Amino acid sequence: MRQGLRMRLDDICKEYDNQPVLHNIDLSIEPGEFVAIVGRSGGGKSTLLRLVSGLESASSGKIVFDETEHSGIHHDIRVLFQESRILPWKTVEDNVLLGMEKPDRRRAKEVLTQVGLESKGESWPHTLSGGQRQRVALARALVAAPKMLLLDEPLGALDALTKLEMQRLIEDMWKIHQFTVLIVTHDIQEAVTLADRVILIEHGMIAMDMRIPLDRPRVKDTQFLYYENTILERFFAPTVEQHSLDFIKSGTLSASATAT
Ligand SMILES: Nc1ncnc2c1ncn2[C@@H]1O[C@H](COP(=O)(O)OP(=O)(O)OP(=O)(O)O)[C@@H](O)[C@H]1O
Repeated sequence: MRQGLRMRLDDICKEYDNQPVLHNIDLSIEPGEFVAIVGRSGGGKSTLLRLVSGLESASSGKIVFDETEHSGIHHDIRVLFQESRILPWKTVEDNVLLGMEKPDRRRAKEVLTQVGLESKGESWPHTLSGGQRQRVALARALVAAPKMLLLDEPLGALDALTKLEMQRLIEDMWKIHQFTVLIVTHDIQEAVTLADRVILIEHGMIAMDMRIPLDRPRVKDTQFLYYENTILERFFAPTVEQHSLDFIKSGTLSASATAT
């Protein structure tokens, strides 16, 4: 059994056109840990994921995998995006084979079976549902036996039921393959359902790093709600402070504060 990748970010900064987007990020992730990144739109979540994936480079700081500093694409890391990015002119199985350095049809079939698409190998992508296309993308990522999986809002475009099925599948695959997972999601419930640890990114900084020590599979009991609410409270805290400041300054509540 391959072990997940250990990752450390040391003082990572990222700027676009001299505008800082990530500020001095320090983060350590253990092999096989399942970590969710949440936060407001524009906070820098996807940028962080792109830096870890090697698709972009940091302005300064170090990325270390298994004690070795690294830059660029890492061959043990695979990324899944919101859109499946599968090629419409290739069959499902041929799309999966794209994930391998040395094509191995037996292995592709094995992974398609794991994601519940054993009967779809010869199908064309346009005949699949959105959820099935994401399963193909997951199979293409898994076929290379990655040691780390990066997920950027992979379930954001799916309906509620398909989303639950995919969450379960991702959790099952993580249990079987034991890779490290970093998932960006807007959905706090999804983060608490899946992750060992939830990291909140606000204005390019880590505003919260919380462990979720709940048994799996997770059920929405009072403990679950406690973690979900704690994250939500922290999520909205800056807005509340801003409203208080507005109130102190003007003596009246702003329209946005009274609306919430
Ligand atoms: N290639 C780029 N060039 C210039 N600015 C960028 C680029 N990519 C991202 N940004 C800016 O960096 C900031 C963070 O973007 P990022 O996509 O990482 O945020 P996010 O938290 O993932 O947002 P969302 O939840 O909406 O996807 C934003 O202000 C965005 O406009």
